[in-house]
Amino acid sequence: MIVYDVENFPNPLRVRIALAEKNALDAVTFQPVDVMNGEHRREAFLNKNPFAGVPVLELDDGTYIAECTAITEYIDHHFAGPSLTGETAKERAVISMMQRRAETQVLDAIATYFHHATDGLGPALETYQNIDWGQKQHTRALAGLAYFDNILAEQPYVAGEAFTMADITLWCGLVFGGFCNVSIPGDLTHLQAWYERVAKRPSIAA
Ligand SMILES: N[C@@H](CCC(=O)N[C@@H](CS)C(=O)NCC(=O)O)C(=O)O
Repeated sequence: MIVYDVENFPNPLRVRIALAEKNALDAVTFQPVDVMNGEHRREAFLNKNPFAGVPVLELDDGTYIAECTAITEYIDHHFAGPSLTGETAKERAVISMMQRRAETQVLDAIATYFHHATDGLGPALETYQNIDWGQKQHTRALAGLAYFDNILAEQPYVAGEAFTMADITLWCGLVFGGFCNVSIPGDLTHLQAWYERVAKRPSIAA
């Protein structure tokens, strides 16, 4: 299996943490993509993912899987270890719901802020920017953080009692936020405590 990605970019980080949680980092080959020089927008990469985003997983039979949630589903079912996506019908539904909320309300909101209201990836790649839209997403991200602070006041992890894909998405959103000055507001103590606890997981600390 090959993972095409950029180390330390927020979406690729989601897949790397999922692999680490399954103790499967050594089971894949990482193939760097030169995103900063636009490699992901050229034909060879677009044949793997027409939507020009990393990461992409290539299976041994040549199938390409893009989108972190889909890649994480594959990893979770392919490798042994504690489930990241749930086992019962209820677990799967709750994890999927909370993952999507972490994605839309935090990670994607911060990404849109980054691409539209900051220099983003630089002028060669940021060919369209809308600062107002970016600032709106900054506001949305802060509301998302407040939402998750409330959730984490009641339960140890984003989707309940266990660490899951939803925690990975929220974590990577906060890492992205740290990179572009969207930090956890001081009054969101439950979110901060969760962040510090999750930071100690071997899959993340490494
Ligand atoms: N929804 C996609 C998002 C992928 C994505 O946006 N990846 C970023 C890196 S974190 C990227 O490739 N950006 C390239 C660009 O903005 O041109 C997923 O879940 O994988």
